[in-house]
Amino acid sequence: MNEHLKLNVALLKKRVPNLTAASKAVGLRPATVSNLCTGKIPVGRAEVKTIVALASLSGCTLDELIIRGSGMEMIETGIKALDLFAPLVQGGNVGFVARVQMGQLVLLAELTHRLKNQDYSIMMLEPRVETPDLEETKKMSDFVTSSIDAVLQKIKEVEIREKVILIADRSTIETGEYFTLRDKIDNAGFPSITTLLYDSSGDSVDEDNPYGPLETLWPFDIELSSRHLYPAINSVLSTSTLIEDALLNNQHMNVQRNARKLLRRYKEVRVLSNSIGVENLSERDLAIYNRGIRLEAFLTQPFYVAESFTKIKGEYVSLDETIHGVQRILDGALDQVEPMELTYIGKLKKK
Ligand SMILES: Nc1ncnc2c1ncn2[C@@H]1O[C@H](COP(=O)(O)OP(=O)(O)OP(=O)(O)O)[C@@H](O)[C@H]1O
Repeated sequence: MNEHLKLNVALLKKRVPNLTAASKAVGLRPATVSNLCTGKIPVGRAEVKTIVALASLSGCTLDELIIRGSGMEMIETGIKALDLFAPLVQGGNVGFVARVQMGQLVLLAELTHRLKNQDYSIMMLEPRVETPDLEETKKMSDFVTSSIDAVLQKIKEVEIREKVILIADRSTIETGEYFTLRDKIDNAGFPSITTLLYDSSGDSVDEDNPYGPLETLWPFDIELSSRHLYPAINSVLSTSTLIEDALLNNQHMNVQRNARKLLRRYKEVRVLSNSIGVENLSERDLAIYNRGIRLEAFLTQPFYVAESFTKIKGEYVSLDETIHGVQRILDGALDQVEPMELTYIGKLKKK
């Protein structure tokens, strides 16, 4: 596991309540201190004298001021495909890349529901364009506004800032409103707010870099949505810095890697089977096809917010249960189970 150095911001803020003024008074640039706190400037790149001055201001040792850790933690959603392939990063930005009708707004509503159950405060920066499918998410949100300053004010009122989720449409990136807000949030010293960026226009699919740097990217898969396999998250293309930087535990890393590899090959074999027929696949390809179709089925999931139209009860699957289930499928333990029996279930039944 990679280890990063970070400032113990909680300690610093506790010991030095008015950090900006105190920094200035000892000759430090407040912007530098703020960027160190938010992680914009990595601790490793700070000047030693800056770190020493901060330690002396807060009356602590360097060992107390600088802490080790990945600096990034995952927010477990209980949604198998997301937690396995592209976890949500606490304090990070996640971008949805989808055309309309692929279920991204259903996923957004589902996440809102799940995160609310984990005591997150949900704030929505409302887009100027009207989005009828956003209604459900809006209703569940704790605060909805189109004013940047109103969001900022509301965030200031929340006791635990780590527990804030901000939802914004990609159009607010294009108008620049989102960046203005993010800058204000960072300058106010709240780096730990997690943002969900969806794209109601569906244009992000055609852009190379639709959101700029993100911690997590969730491209949707038209093949899955057209076959009604939801959430239609592209398991091969979705990414998270937690995965890229190998910041998760070994078992999670191995299982996601092997699952991704199987699904990548399965997608190719599936295309082949569409043209030559499953019965004409080589033995090797058939084995990939059979296991891939089971894994794909297991990664569908009943959503709480979709209960009224699917008539299936929503399911929360813990990360451990997801990893365990996927591992069993990869091991071939479910080769004899019909894919239908694995579709829209929660965790695997114990056997
Ligand atoms: N998790 C899910 N479970 C079951 N059905 C789903 C799920 N997600 C989406 N659907 C189905 O997919 C259809 C498409 O969803 P919808 O039209 O809301 O797409 P969207 O991308 O969420 O929103 P929009 O099209 O406004 O961008 C819905 O009518 C719904 O039937």
